Amino acid sequence: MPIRFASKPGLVAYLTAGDPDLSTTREIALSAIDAGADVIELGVPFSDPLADGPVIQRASERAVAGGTRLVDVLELAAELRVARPSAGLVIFSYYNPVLRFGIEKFCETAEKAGVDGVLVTDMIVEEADDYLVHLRRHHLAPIFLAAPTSPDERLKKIAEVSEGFVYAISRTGITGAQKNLTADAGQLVRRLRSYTNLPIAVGFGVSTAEHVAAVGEFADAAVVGSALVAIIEKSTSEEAPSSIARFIRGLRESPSLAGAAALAR
Ligand SMILES: O=P(O)(O)OC[C@@H](O)[C@@H](O)c1c[nH]c2ccccc12
Repeated sequence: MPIRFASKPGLVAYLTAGDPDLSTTREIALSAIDAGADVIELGVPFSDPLADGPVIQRASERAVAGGTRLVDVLELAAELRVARPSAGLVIFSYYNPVLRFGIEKFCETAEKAGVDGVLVTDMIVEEADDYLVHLRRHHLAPIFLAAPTSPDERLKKIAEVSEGFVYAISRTGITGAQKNLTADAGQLVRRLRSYTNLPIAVGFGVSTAEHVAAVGEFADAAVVGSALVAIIEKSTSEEAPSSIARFIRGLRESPSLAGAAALAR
């Protein structure tokens, strides 16, 4: 099913699957969808998350320690698909767990689960030919990361092979909420627009209603990860789903209201 961003801008919620445990991730994902997340990025925990900042690294450690494996994440995706037929579901992984599982078996299982797309963070488009054959065979949207430092020919290649949406990272470096989004994101999206009509999602550092509104000025969706994972880290399993839902609804408030609400608190 094509990934749709019903809201403007759309919202992509990244969660590390299995943090703190798989059943809590399920409840959090359902709450996030019901609170307005158009797409859930289910992160496959990995022992060496080199592109992640400290918040998501800790989440990966907890999930790996809890025994979460790629097969469990795929089963969780299948459960979410049954529970929310129209939600966007993306498996987000480093290549190593996918390679160990077997790319063909991974794609077959993901398709059966009802996954819409796959984003392998360390899969570079110049080396993706074989990977793309498997994804296409199983109708999985290949999603790639574009960075402000990506040269034009790489943006062009990413645009040619991508489906679903293109993920524009707002800055180079690792994931993690930050105070203000850099102007690089706007410039990168403008460059990408000359190569693709796909929706473009912007991530890295998005953590407030102001950020989401700012991203909405030039991109089609905002990706929020660390800010959500930090809430999960601080919450009990019981309170996490409602805390995440409240935070996501807050991201949708118009910044002036959000500002006023923040002042009123
Ligand atoms: O955490 P942030 O700053 O909100 O950025 C989203 C990011 O976490 C998520 O999309 C992601 C998780 N792991 C990644 C690795 C590379 C790029 C992106 C990611």
